[in-house]
Amino acid sequence: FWGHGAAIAYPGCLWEQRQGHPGQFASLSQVFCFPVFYVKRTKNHQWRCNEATFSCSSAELCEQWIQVTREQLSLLTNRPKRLLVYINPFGGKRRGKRIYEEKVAPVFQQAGISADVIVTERANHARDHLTTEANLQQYDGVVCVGGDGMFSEILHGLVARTQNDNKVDQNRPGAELKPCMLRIGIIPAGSTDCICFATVGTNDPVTSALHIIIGDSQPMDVCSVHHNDVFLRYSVSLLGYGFYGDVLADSEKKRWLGPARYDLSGVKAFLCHNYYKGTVSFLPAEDNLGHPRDKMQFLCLLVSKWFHSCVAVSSSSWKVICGKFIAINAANMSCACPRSPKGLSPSAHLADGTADLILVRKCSRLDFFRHLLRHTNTDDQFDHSFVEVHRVKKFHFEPLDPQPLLLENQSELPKKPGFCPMGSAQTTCIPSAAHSSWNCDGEILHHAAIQVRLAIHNIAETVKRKIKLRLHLITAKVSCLKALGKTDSALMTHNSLLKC
Ligand SMILES: Nc1ncnc2c1ncn2[C@@H]1O[C@H](COP(=O)(O)OP(=O)(O)OP(=O)(O)O)[C@@H](O)[C@H]1O
Ligand SMILES: CCCCCCCCCCCCC/C=C/[C@@H](O)[C@H](CO)NC(C)=O
Ligand SMILES: [Ca+2]
Repeated sequence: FWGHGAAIAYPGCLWEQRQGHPGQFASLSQVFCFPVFYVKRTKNHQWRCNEATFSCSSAELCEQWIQVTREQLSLLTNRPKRLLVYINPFGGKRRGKRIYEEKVAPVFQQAGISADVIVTERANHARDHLTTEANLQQYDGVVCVGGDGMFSEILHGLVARTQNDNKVDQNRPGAELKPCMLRIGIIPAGSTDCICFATVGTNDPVTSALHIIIGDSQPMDVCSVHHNDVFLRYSVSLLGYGFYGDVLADSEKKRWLGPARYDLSGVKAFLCHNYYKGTVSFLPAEDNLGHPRDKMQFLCLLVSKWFHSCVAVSSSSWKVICGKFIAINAANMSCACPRSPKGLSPSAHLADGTADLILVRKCSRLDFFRHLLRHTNTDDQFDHSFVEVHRVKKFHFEPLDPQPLLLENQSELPKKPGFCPMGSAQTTCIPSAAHSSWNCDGEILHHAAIQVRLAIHNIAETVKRKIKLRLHLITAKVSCLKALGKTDSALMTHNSLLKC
């Protein structure tokens, strides 16, 4: 089915016999019909499943069409058949299980996808299961029902498993990590759901389920975070020190409040107005990889980056900036979310091997408020004298004063009564001491001194996938036009597109 107008050309993306009709088709007063389910784009990047009924003049013709449609669908090998689903029942508003059962499972079933479901019983259950136990050979993908923290768990499980299977030591700072072969689908059921929003364009469980069903995919960069030579975590969205670190650290104590905890802790961190002294050093990305303030089209930039990454030799050198910072944010993707629809760095790309490093220096409360406010509207949040932004491949942060030794288990932090915050409102503040902590995709890192590098990235893969998807669609169109006996200009156009 080739859609027109609002309906889009995802051919027969969901195909099933009409329920209640055991035969191949239904007969409606001499007309033979069969339904095709397809994805329809609606407003705000949301997708819905629609049904089109096709009628034929004879049973044989109907049968032929069903056969052709099935054949075409079987050619789409990127569509998953078997999935491993992890549900965090405590993420966001604790609706993960219900969201999956009511909105996602029926659509998977309709599309003929079978799913093994695990409802997690503790934090890191999904990570541990993926790292050591799960028989991944039998699945075409993993589905995460939860928020950014849950996604991070699954990412850590899959990355660790991939490195273990390939005998790569992920703790070695320069290790060349192997990309994961299994895709992770995200059904948003958390508090921020920034990774879902920034990749899909909306936080809507049905839209996510449909993206999974049609086999959509989007490679993304993974940063590795080390403290000296010790591996701490991976990050795919935000690494934030200062403001976002303080917001997260405070909000963890208010988990019972659900998503509202971030608003409360956000206001608190804003009122505290803490700043932190330290040195940021970074390796800038080459000029041809674009700048965070560019307005260039993503695909053009991507192809140019890919081309240059094949022929160019890196000529950048490390830059060092010392100062007092209210926030240091590394955005590996736009970090868009409902609170900030264009995100912390609107033109940060998903799989370009770079992150956007945003440095917000000490400024007045009013100026910081203006900067924050611009995350919610169309004004440029980087257009302030106290904000600078760099596209980087690696960066290090070193706090000015050395941090007291941390215990092995980061949650057992030593109390720091001797330190006092540098901010102005000291008595009621989130205690910042001389150091903040890092917000790593919504998980706290207590080490202030970190070294970050883009560890898994694949620009070529992104370009290849986009071209492959186009080819699939054109090939399917040509087959259908041929099946219809068309030899007109439409077929010629598509044939020449294919040759091209
Ligand atoms: N069964 C469980 N019990 C307790 N914690 C769990 C369980 N399963 C997963 N977790 C942990 O819950 C944490 C938060 O989960 P999640 O990210 O789904 O929700 P959130 O924090 O509300 O959303 P967001 O990260 O989008 O702000 C994760 O770090 C995850 O490790
Ligand atoms: C005065 C108006 C203030 C509005 C401030 C809007 C800025 C919001 C920007 C939010 C960016 C969130 C980036 C995502 C971080 C996630 O990794 C994490 C875990 O889900 N969430 C948070 C809130 O730290
Ligand atoms: Ca990136």
